[in-house]
Amino acid sequence: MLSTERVAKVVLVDIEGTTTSISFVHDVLFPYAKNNVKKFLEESWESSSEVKQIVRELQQVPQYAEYTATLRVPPQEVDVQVITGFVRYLIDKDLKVTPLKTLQGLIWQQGYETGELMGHVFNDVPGAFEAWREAGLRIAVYSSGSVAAQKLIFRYSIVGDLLTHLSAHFDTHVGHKQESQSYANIAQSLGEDPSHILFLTDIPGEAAAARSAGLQTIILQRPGNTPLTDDQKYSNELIADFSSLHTLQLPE
Ligand SMILES: CSCCC(=O)C(=O)COP(=O)(O)O
Ligand SMILES: [Mg+2]
Repeated sequence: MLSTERVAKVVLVDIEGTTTSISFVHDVLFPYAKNNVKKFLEESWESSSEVKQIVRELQQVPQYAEYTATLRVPPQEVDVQVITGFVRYLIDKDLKVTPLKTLQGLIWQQGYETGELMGHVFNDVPGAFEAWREAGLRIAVYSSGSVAAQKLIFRYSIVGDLLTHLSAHFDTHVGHKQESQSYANIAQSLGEDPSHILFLTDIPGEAAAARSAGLQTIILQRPGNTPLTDDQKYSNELIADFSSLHTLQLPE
């Protein structure tokens, strides 16, 4: 099927490598979280029950024992220094761990609200969002970044507030992105037949998981994305940006 003939009711977009450059996430957002995590924890550690819960969940992450074993002096008790080090360790490994993602969202909030951060989106994103909404489609987001972090990146984007275009958000609370069940959960939550959802991502493993749940998928080849193997190119529909999808229509 040519992409100009494609029909869908929902466009489900990934963020990193799809709407937004990988470089923005890795060279701006992650360093911001690493640089500010200690101060954030010092300020909120005692007073915020949400932060206390995140810390408890971080200690349950399997890599926590691995991390503390690498410390010269194993910690007697959990303190800001240990959790700060562990958060930086997880970020360096780019582990998509749910409590880490929740914490990052809280740290980035301060950066967006002070104007230190503005969410990167590729040039073609606002026009595509407008076209899809005008055609009556819903736009939803599925990212490993927390729902709060997703809302921030679009609300404070470099081209203004794009959050108004988005009608649903999903993060790893719905399941991991390379597991088929996550996409079945999303379809159920949206109340849509999976075949009426078009998932746009940069990661072949995510596309494969979504396809096995019955979603339509297309892989983005944005500047800076990881190059695909020949096999991945043959087994996926590929696009460089959203411009060929402006003509998406609702099914008759
Ligand atoms: C929500 S913006 C931050 C993105 C992020 O933390 C991340 O891990 C990106 O993962 P994605 O699933 O959007 O590729
Ligand atoms: Mg991605």
